[in-house]
Amino acid sequence: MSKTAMGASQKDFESAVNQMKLLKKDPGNEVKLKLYAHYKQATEGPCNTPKPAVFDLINKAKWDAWNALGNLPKETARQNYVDLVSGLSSSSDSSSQVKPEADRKQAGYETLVMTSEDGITKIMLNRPTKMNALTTQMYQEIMLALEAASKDDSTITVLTGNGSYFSSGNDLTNFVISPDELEERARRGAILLRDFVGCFIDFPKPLVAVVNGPAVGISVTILRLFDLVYASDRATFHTPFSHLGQTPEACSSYTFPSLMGPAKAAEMLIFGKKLTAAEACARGLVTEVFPDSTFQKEVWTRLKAYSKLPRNALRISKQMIRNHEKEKLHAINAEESRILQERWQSDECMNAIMNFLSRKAKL
Ligand SMILES: CCCCCC/C=C/C(=O)SCCNC(=O)CCNC(=O)[C@H](O)C(C)(C)COP(=O)(O)OP(=O)(O)OC[C@H]1O[C@@H](n2cnc3c(N)ncnc32)[C@H](O)[C@@H]1OP(=O)(O)O
Repeated sequence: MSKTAMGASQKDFESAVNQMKLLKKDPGNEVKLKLYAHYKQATEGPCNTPKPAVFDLINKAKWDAWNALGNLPKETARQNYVDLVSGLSSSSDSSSQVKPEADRKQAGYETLVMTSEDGITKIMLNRPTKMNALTTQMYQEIMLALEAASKDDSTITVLTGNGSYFSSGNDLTNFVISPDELEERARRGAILLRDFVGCFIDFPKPLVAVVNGPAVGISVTILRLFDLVYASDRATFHTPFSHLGQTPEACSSYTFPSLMGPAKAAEMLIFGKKLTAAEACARGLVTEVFPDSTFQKEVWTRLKAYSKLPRNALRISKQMIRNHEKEKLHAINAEESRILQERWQSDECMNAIMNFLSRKAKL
């Protein structure tokens, strides 16, 4: 249906709303937000509800999309909605039975590639030229992707990295800010960190890390919140928190000592000892190590077999294992985030970031 001088009628609009309910293919978050915003604008006019809290991510994204339409007339919003649905229906009509890779990819993420196939939802960190360092946008997109994966019909959710690294941890340029912004940014950073880690603590389905290469910082500490951790023998595990004037996060101040004993945990978390994959496996952080040459093949064969197991049994067993310490983990997460909020404002931390940046400047 194309735009006409008269715009779409109420009947066209209602029929588009019904068509949306029948759509088989998920159009992705970006399109869903546009549809939501235009639907609200067409039926209620300009955004008239209070802005949701900053950590209420999904409702805030919806509110932002609706609010961004400003005073767009109801008729135009109705027409835009009809056009959007018409575009979606024709692309899904023309889709073939066997969907190409590009079709299985879910739209709406800029820093991740999210795909769902064979009962497995894969979330791939996608900043290979920056060693998958985690920007603020990336933390937010990972939370949205986990939220979507928790509700989709897949059995297993996988996190992995594109390129040679799993992830080099927090993007240190997240800290490049003027001194007058520091306090507020540290406050917001602590909320983001707490919410990010909280999503992993609460994730309801089996969660698997496919550690394709070296992992640094938070991409190591978060691993203890996964149910399986498969690593290439090229992967290393490094938490240089003290070198950065920082302290452990992702509940590792509790999970690492309980996993490997306080002496081994101290070696990693206080003194920044880098472990090989075999060492990480011996300490219980990694489930199994594979030769890099056969890593992808072996891991995905294994995961495809696991994804055929009864979905609800897997989910319930995971929850039985994890529920014992959930409340404790949330409390530890909140405390670690509070301590980091202070650390980020310290001279030790600022100097360490400057050292990293000046090392770059010399390259
Ligand atoms: C909401 C906030 C939550 C915060 C939670 C707290 C989290 C804490 C942590 O995660 S601490 C760990 C932080 N990470 C690091 O300290 C790693 C820093 N990076 C490095 O040491 C190295 O880049 C390397 C060892 C990962 C890789 O070295 P090398 O192989 O020599 O490659 P390059 O250094 O040339 O890297 C290529 C390119 O990527 C950029 N980059 C890599 N990692 C990061 C990073 N963590 N932050 C920012 N940028 C990073 C690097 O600068 C290069 O960029 P360029 O090509 O120069 O533009």
